[in-house]
Amino acid sequence: MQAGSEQLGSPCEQLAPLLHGAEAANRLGISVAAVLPAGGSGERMGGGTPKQFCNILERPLISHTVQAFERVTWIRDIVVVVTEDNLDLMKSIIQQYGHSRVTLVEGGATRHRSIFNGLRAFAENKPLGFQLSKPEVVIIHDAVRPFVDEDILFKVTTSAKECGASGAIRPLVSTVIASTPDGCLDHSLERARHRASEMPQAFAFDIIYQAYLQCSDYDLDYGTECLHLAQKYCNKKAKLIEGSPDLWKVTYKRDLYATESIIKDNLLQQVCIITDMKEDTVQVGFLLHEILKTQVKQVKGISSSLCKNVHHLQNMFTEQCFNFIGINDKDSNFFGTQHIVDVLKSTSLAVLYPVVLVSVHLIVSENMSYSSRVEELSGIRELAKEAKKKNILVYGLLMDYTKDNLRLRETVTQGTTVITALIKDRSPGLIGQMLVV
Ligand SMILES: Nc1ccn([C@@H]2O[C@H](COP(=O)(O)OP(=O)(O)OP(=O)(O)O)[C@@H](O)[C@H]2O)c(=O)n1
Ligand SMILES: O=P(O)(O)OC[C@@H](O)[C@@H](O)[C@@H](O)CO
Repeated sequence: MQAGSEQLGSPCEQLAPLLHGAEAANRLGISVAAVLPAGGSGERMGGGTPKQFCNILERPLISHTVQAFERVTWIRDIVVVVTEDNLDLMKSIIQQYGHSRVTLVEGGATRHRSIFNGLRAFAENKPLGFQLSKPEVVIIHDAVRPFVDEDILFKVTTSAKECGASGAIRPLVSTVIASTPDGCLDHSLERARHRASEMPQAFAFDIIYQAYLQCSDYDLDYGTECLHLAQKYCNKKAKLIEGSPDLWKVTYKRDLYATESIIKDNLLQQVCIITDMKEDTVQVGFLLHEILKTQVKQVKGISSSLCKNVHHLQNMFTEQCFNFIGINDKDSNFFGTQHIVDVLKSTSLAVLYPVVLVSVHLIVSENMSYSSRVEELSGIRELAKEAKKKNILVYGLLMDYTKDNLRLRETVTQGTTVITALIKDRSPGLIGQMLVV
């Protein structure tokens, strides 16, 4: 069933060096599609919501996985397999987060049956009433494995093109043992000789589709390994490719917390400092840049006069930046911060991840009390409340400015600690607060 009116949105060791986008597509020279089984109920996770629809940074887990596949331009179609009662939910997720190249298919009672339904979307006899054009290679990837990059997708795809089947593996952490019917140790497997089978996996489409067509009901209902089906029914021994530690599957509640923590760490990697050209703000900006660089991979600075649109901001980064620090002088009000928020609102930047803006305001505490300056800047609460509606998190930070370089460095160091914590945590609970260092 295709939801909605149209289709929403070698020897493998000598693999080609990592290629991206169009270059990879040309190098591959084949059509590639993906099937993401997402029709499970997440019993081991517990709770009422199936884990693929649990939020990570206020966005469903499945949207993070779909996004990972959308970044890969040479994957033409993404078939997402969900239960009938989650079709509307999935359509709304696709709509809200602007996912493209996605076709929805109804799931089955087991993972294998869901994957089989996903593959049927490409079958020439149109068993689902419609047909996407058949790919030469199809990638199968659990929708609850959000950390999948182009490198591993390219490797399993090129291997499947050459060998017919391929899958990601990881070293075992625990030793595998077999038990006797009365619950005692029967034997253990030599851990060094065994691996954990992960995802993504990739197959020549005709091989895996034929395997599913021949599959016994027992295998469809109790099997857990697509590579096994290719071997058992099509005599294809899959090529195994060591993947990164991030290929794990979200299964238990703890996995959701780990996923959110990893994504927050990844978002921390780029920060943009925006200052006007006044002496005090430029001085604080340089100090902040110097100190922040010890904790963040990429720190760039831009003059607020150049901050006419986010393209000026984003042009400095190879990837998108989701963290901004506006430095405002000792006489500032909120116009500068409001302007940055307006620029950020004018883009789709905050659709996928919360964007953080720390609004730093200088104070000369010899001349003015903190309480008066906080009172002066009380407008941050309303500004932050409005910005939150667009997934922009605005925090205030009052920083004591002094001509004494040593004292100023100490203050900016403390301020950097607060700013890093705010960016890393992205807590909606602190928006609109004026913190003080
Ligand atoms: N009938 C099913 C069962 C599972 N899956 C999908 O297969 C992937 C891996 O399965 P698993 O981690 O076992 O998910 P659940 O079956 O939901 O988890 P549980 O076994 O804890 O219920 C998940 O993306 C899940 O949604 C599916 O598409 N159809
Ligand atoms: O059994 P589950 O549905 O939890 O996991 C399904 C697959 O992810 C799992 O079997 C991997 O080892 C890859 O085949």
